[in-house]
Amino acid sequence: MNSVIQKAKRIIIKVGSSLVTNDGKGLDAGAIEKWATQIAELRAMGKEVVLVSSGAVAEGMQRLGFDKRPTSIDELQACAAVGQMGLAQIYETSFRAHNIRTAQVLLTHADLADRERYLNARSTLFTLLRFGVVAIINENDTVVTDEIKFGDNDTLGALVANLIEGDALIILTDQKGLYTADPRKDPNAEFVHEAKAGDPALEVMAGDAGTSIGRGGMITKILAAKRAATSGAHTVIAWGREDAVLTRLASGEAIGTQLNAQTAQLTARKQWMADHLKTAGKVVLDAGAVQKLRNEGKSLLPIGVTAVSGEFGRGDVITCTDGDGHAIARGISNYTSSEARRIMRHPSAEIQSILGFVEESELIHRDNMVLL
Ligand SMILES: Nc1ncnc2c1ncn2[C@@H]1O[C@H](COP(=O)(O)OP(=O)(O)O)[C@@H](O)[C@H]1O
Ligand SMILES: N[C@@H](CCC(=O)OP(=O)(O)O)C(=O)O
Repeated sequence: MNSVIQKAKRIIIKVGSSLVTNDGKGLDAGAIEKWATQIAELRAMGKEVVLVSSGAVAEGMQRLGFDKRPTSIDELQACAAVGQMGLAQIYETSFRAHNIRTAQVLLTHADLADRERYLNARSTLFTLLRFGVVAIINENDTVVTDEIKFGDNDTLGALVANLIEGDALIILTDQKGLYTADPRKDPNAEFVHEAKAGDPALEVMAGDAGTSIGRGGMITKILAAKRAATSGAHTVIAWGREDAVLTRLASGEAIGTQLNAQTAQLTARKQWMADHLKTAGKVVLDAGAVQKLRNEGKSLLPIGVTAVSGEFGRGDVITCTDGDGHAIARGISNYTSSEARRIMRHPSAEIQSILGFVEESELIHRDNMVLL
């Protein structure tokens, strides 16, 4: 097997907290310099690179003298604010040695959920690539609360891969890749060299973070690969301290776990809808409507809706679930939540008499919907 990284032109590289901060002991300048040197080589090979780096909280904890992760949000946010300075500084210095400029890009979930801000982030990242700048991306931890967090940078890495149509996502971590069980807990765990991104069997193997430094663990990496695959990006999970890991991957050597994207690619607008981690509202569908959406390629009509929750406006992205609460689809609503509550369970021909006007006969048109 040749690594997919060999052919990939635009690559998103994600490095985890434990790697970046040497297991919480402080920024690992040596490791960061090595990645910067390798990224410079990748660029000389004609590849474009965007870096998603964790480590702000872990580094801030170190700088402020915390020996265990604070539990209060404001202290965590203060740590992130302090630590992010260290990250920006060390990447700037390490890349400058290779005559490469860096840019700090801090994103929140709200930035990517809003269509205009999403398109702004996208064009800024494209412009940075055009200028030959390596963007160093992290979540803007200082301003986000738990409810609106990406939560972990594996997810953020996948969303960035989708946002800028990356060919591959490389997740560097403290393990050689995915094992059939957490190798910290199960000595018999076997290494997985290659699999299909999105294969549900992988989710069973992957556990949470083995340390208190990392956030997501392996499960968020597996789900990130599934998410990145929707825009056609392949994922490689590899050990960040493996000698010349990035350049060897780029030369085609198979290192780590390769998760191949095989799902059909979504269009750009559908990609944006699919990448909403949270939505303002939700509608519950009856079995007939689930069937129409899933198997018949139909739009969602008000008659198939049995409940509406949350507050949303016309044009907002909402989630459609089945009666058991499983998400089926996401799409742009033609009606507000209060209008939807009034027209649900009714045939579209009655919308005029109920509301006094008709926007559309569908609650969500098929063209504005993505199945999950
Ligand atoms: N099936 C698995 N294979 C490999 N590692 C696993 C698995 N399940 C859980 N893990 C744990 O996930 C950890 C990596 O996740 P995390 O600590 O969040 O890293 P990072 O900071 O790089 O994001 C590993 O150290 C390991 O203990
Ligand atoms: N934005 C956080 C990232 C937290 C996170 O996802 O960590 P990790 O699981 O190590 O990638 C920080 O910089 O500390």
